[in-house]
Amino acid sequence: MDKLFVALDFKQEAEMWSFMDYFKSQPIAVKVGMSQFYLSGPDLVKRLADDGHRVFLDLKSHDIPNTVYLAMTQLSKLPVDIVTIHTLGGQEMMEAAMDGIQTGPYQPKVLGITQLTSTNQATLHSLGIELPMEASVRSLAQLAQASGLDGVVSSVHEVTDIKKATSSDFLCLTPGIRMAGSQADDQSRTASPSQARQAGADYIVVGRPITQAEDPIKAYNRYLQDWRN
Ligand SMILES: O=C(O)c1cc(=O)[nH]c(=O)n1[C@@H]1O[C@H](COP(=O)(O)O)[C@@H](O)[C@H]1O
Repeated sequence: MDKLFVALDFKQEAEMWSFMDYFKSQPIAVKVGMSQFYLSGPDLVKRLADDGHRVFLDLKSHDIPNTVYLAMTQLSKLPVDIVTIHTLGGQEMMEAAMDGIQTGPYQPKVLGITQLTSTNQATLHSLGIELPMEASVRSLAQLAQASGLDGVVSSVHEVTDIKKATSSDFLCLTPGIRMAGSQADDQSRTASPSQARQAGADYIVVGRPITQAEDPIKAYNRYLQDWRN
């Protein structure tokens, strides 16, 4: 599977397809998030897959166990490789998600969001979480593994610790990826593709540095090259 997912966060569906035109003859791996899915629904996912792209459907489900179970039974009917849920929903919710995803023909990998890459220590404090960031992410990753998930989403900075606390085959997907000198936007815990690779990340997600670039193909190749170095 491709290691770099391009996050398709656009305001309009037409904008997204204009961007995808750059990759017509070169299928890539893309991440469809809430905004795109709420805008265009399952048909968009099917069309991307029909065009040969690998799809990571990032809806970050977080609700009572039964509702998440039912949501996953629907997602398991879509041609996607990865879906996400929030680990903060707890073990029972995560186990329900795993039961639900196994009901359909596709059975994508399920990854748990730990602490978002936009979150910093002050955010945790404001939520009444007094643990250091690394400890909070580590315990959520261990809970995700105990619940049967395939891996977690975290910043690059926690990957080494997660792999040690879980196992080397427990997947780590890392957003918040920026090359040195790029603007961070709303991300707090950023790192470059090569830092992600060195830390042991299995996949990276890159959005605006590629989708908003003047030359998206050049930007995509630059991020991919840095990951491979
Ligand atoms: O689940 C995600 O993909 C995700 C988790 C997280 O902790 N932080 C995070 O930025 N993301 C997603 O990764 C993408 C990052 O986009 P850029 O900041 O534009 O590279 C967005 O689509 C976010 O929704």
